[in-house]
Amino acid sequence: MILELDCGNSFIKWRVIRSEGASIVGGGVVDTVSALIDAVRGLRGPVPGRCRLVSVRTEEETTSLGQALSQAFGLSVVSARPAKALAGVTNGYDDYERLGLDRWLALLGGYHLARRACLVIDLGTAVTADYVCAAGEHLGGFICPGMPLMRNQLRTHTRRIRYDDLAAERALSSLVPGRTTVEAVERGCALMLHGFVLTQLEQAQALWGEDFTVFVTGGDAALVQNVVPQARIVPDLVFVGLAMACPLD
Ligand SMILES: Nc1ncnc2c1ncn2[C@@H]1O[C@H](COP(=O)(O)OP(=O)(O)OP(=O)(O)O)[C@@H](O)[C@H]1O
Ligand SMILES: CC(C)(CO)[C@@H](O)C(=O)NCCC(=O)O
Ligand SMILES: [K+]
Repeated sequence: MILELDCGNSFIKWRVIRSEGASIVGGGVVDTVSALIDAVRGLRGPVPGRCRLVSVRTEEETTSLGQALSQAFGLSVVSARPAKALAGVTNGYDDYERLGLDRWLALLGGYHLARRACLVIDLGTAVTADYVCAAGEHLGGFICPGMPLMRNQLRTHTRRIRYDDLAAERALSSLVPGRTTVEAVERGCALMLHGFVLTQLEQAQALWGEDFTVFVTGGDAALVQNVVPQARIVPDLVFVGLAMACPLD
């Protein structure tokens, strides 16, 4: 059994796969390491013997997370590392080590699945878009605030924007002009993301015509699904790249 982790800024996405055949035994989203340990303990079957992870957290946080896991389960932990090139893809950053590893793995995964030019959009705490041409060259990308950051900035920096998560979820059932604060904010931020995604599509079309694949991943992928009906929604795209960057044989 292999424990796989995608440690984002807000959440840890985890899953356990079988070493043989890579079928998925269990998985989920947690917000703390102790919740992760409980969740993995709660699985039936043998405890995973190995762990591979990608983290965009600090070196210290990532090390301490790895230590907590090896203590809890006695497993060995490998972390994805920055690379200038891997699996036919070259990192497009001036300083390749600065490219977020979640972005790197998602674009490795996307290029591996598409085998042609791709636009990879990840909607999490931050929203990112990355471009890989047909020859596997990463052309760079864009970073902007995701839905959680946009709404929290408004809540934090205004006095009269206050609402709870349930109201927020309900407000997104439609995108017509809001008649309450929660509707106005939630729909406004959702439309910001729509605009971002549409602009990325235009750029990709300008570069590659119709010869490219769009991948959408991340916890908020559903928010833009209707804007890019042609997109491949691949929730585990980072894990596809993780298996490529950290093969465990
Ligand atoms: N089961 C879930 N648990 C937590 N968040 C979820 C879940 N499903 C969807 N989301 C949404 O996903 C978003 C978080 O995205 P995601 O989990 O991809 O990344 P993250 O860990 O917050 O950040 P990063 O972009 O650094 O990976 C939140 O806006 C949240 O509303
Ligand atoms: C942009 C995020 C936060 C997205 O998770 C992550 O990829 C990151 O911290 N990247 C480092 C900065 C960069 O990619 O240029
Ligand atoms: K992410």
